[in-house]
Amino acid sequence: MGSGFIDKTKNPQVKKMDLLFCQTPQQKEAAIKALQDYLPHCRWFSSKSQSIVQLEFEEEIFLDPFKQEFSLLFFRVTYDKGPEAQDLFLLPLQRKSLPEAQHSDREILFSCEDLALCWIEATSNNNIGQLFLELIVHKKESKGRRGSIRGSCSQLFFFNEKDISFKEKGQFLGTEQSNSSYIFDQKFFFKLYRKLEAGENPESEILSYLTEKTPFGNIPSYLGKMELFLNGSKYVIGLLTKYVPNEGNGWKRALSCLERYHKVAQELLSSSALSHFPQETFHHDCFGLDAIYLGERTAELHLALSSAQGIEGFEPEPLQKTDLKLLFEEAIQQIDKKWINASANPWFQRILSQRNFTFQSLTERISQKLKEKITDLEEENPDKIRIHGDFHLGQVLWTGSDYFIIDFEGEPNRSIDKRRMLWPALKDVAGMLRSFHYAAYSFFSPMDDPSKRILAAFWYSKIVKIYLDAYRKKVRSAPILPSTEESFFALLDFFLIEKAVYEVGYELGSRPAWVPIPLLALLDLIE
Ligand SMILES: Nc1ncnc2c1ncn2[C@@H]1O[C@H](COP(=O)(O)OP(=O)(O)O)[C@@H](O)[C@H]1O
Ligand SMILES: O=P(O)(O)O[C@H]1O[C@H](CO)[C@@H](O[C@H]2O[C@H](CO)[C@@H](O)[C@H](O)[C@H]2O)[C@H](O)[C@H]1O
Repeated sequence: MGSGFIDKTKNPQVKKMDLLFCQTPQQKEAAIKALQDYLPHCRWFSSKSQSIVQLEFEEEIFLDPFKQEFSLLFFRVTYDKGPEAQDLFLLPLQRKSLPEAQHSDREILFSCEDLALCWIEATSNNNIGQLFLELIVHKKESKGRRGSIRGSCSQLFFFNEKDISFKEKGQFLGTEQSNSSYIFDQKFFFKLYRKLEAGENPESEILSYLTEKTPFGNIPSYLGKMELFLNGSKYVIGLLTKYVPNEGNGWKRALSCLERYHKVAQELLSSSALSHFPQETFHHDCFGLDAIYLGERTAELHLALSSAQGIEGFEPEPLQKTDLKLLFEEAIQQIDKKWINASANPWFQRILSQRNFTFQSLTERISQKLKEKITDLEEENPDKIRIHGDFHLGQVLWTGSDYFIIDFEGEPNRSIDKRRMLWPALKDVAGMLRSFHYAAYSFFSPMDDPSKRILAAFWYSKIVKIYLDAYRKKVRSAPILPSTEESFFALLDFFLIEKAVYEVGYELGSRPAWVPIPLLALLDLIE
């Protein structure tokens, strides 16, 4: 490979040895093909169901410009649904010498035999985490050929962490996530986003607002971010927060509580005494107390978000009927787009025929019910606010004595603009109620067993009541909730139906065997 591959003109001190520009057209084509074959095996590549028509390398930027071992590759994927259907992804790379890499167990993604170099995915390399941390804390910039990455850090970081040392490597958290995360010495948490969208990132925006402008403390405090500047657009590519020491998420805890509940409830059911379930046991062992904490934290989050006066994009506004109509239309579009493979799902078909529905009659009924709920809301205009947007038991961490709320990115399938919109707080509340239902119905799998259905329904209804009571007690008469019982439940039901429609689509695409859970709930909500 000749010297033409090394660009000495831009920065004479640094010879760029990056993947992107030290390639012949044939090598570049081979590298693109290798990446295209690699993507379907990656959890973070969320577009597996779409056909790729083009993959282009956009930019590669070193995290360590002098050593040039670690870089971030930005590549654009175009799908067969037209030129608009594109996504920008980020892939962290480590450059190695070929002989060294051939003796390791890591998959070689690209190689350049002339230079005896190769590139592997660097996500799980613990050293890369340290480079992310340094970039943010020292507010460093690193330039590529077209774009640059830049770190920025909040005042809070310098105030609280004056004696930070960079001895700690970032410990990679595992691959089964939408993004890639690193923990530093149980102190800091860094998330590297893999699918990038231009503009403000809802997560960094909400966490910095809550940390810097409100007293709400049950979130990971915002410490800093890493941004990409490319082709005139800005992308948040990484977020640094405080680490929240925890014993696992709410989902894990709900399932272990359900196990304890099952033992007691089973016996009571056989003696027809389920309604006499001991209050204390339910409270302490069966998630009752957790539901109180969760209701209170949700309310505090919403009150903090609703206190944003004069902050662009956060200031509460009265809900308009047109907002709900937009969501109604989106739900119907979800059915058109995301339920397309429903006829191939055996559970979907079976449940529909058991309940005397066809695809057509089900869609009509959903549409009719959603419209009814909008009408039932009458002239109520509770305030809409910024919300969590994808609120469920997997998004709350149990610290041993309380819950912290994490992952403010919003629903992964929605565009950033939609995720940054204002919505009624009850949209989050409905998300959490759906999650309680998921926990109960996935624990009992009650499809063909009426007694399991009774056990699941009893736990769910009790938890819902406890959660809602705790939530409403904290929110009191704040304008984020409708003022009458009828309109409160009309709006809540609207969001429960809308969420269940989303979930059926999500499960059809991601976990086909889970389809019965949201589908059964949806049928109960509309019948
Ligand atoms: N600040 C934090 N402190 C400790 N652990 C965290 C923190 N944020 C997230 N986690 C852990 O990392 C996991 C993934 O985080 P999440 O924000 O859900 O990432 P993703 O966007 O990849 O879904 C969570 O389930 C939780 O276990
Ligand atoms: O956590 P993500 O942001 O990736 O959210 C997506 O995946 C969730 C599943 O991991 C999915 O949540 C659904 O399943 C949960 C149980 O696994 C349940 O608690 C949620 O209530 C239910 O919606 C979420 O919908 C999806 O956006």
